[in-house]
Amino acid sequence: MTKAVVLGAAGGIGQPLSLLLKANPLISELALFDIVNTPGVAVDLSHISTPAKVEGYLPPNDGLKKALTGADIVLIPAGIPRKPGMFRDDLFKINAGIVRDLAVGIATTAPKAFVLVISNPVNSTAPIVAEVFKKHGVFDPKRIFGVTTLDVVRASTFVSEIIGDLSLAPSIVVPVIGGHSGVTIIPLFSQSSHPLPSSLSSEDREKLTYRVQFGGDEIVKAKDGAGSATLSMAYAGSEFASKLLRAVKGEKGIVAPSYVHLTADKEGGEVVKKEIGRDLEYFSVPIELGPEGVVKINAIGKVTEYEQGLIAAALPDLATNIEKGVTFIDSSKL
Ligand SMILES: NC(=O)c1ccc[n+]([C@@H]2O[C@H](COP(=O)([O-])OP(=O)(O)OC[C@H]3O[C@@H](n4cnc5c(N)ncnc54)[C@H](O)[C@@H]3O)[C@@H](O)[C@H]2O)c1
Ligand SMILES: O=C(O)C[C@H](O)C(=O)O
Repeated sequence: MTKAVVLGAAGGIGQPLSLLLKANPLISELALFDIVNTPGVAVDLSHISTPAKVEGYLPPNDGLKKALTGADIVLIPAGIPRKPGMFRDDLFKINAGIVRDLAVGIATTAPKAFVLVISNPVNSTAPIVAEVFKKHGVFDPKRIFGVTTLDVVRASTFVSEIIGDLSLAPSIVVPVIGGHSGVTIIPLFSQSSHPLPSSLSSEDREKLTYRVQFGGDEIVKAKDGAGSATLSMAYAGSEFASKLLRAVKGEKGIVAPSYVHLTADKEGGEVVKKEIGRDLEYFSVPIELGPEGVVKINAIGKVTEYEQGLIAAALPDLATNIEKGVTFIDSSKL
């Protein structure tokens, strides 16, 4: 029996993500929470002939608590998306408080649940969840994940587009490390499972790197004020949740990048800190998943001089973003 909960379930990501989770045979119960529209979304999904029982909740009558009771995995896509001209950090003002309040609900009702943080800016919102959990004495770094899977999905897709064969996209693995915004997104094309990136000119490799780092902007621009990635994010969120649930069920060797607290695997985390040359608390790295969440943080390994430069360029922003999330909770009355 596995209960999944989506917080922000009526939104642009929330709805298709809930659809994909409803289609996941590993999920037996699906609770949808939002400040609007969840009763309708839940009834709609409940007609789909898959095992998960679906319920929708709104804030009145302890809706958040009811949604979270018995949760095994909680996905958070609640909060506002970007409009053209905005940076993800511009969302902090509104989304930090939303994520904090939802995290309090999880910490008090389902402290053992795996938490997948999608709301931006992820570089700060994942630390916000962790700090709330620390304040409630229930912090387990193995169970809190900033979702960076969309960057990984983009890297595979864009390589397959250059090859000219989209059917290869699902099997192309490119580790993407760092964080989830602009220059903090670091695709390691030198470690691509497909040799194409290594045969590119340095100019073309830089273009490809830039496209992954700023892929979110392509969608924000194309949607022209109507939001940011929703459908591709729902796919990415569902992919990561599915990997985690398979690992929880005992499947071995499942590895995926995610933005985690580096004490989730102390030894592995120390190796990563040495590799990046800075004592950051959070970093996205390929992690091995298991029944308790993070089993192992993998080393970054060999990178090119260009990629080493990308890592160096990401560190100041990442440090600032992490500090901003931590300070926000330090100064919040909880
Ligand atoms: N991690 C990633 O890769 C990634 C990718 C795409 C988008 N995002 C982020 O995900 C977030 C959601 O994007 P979207 O396009 O779905 O936005 P959206 O506006 O379409 O949906 C957000 C939903 O959150 C709900 N909400 C607001 N406050 C809430 C609260 N206190 N409790 C519960 N629900 C609440 C809203 O009612 C709405 O239904 C944004 O912050 C966006 O930047 C992250
Ligand atoms: O770009 C955004 O604001 C949404 C998301 O983080 C993305 O990478 O598409």
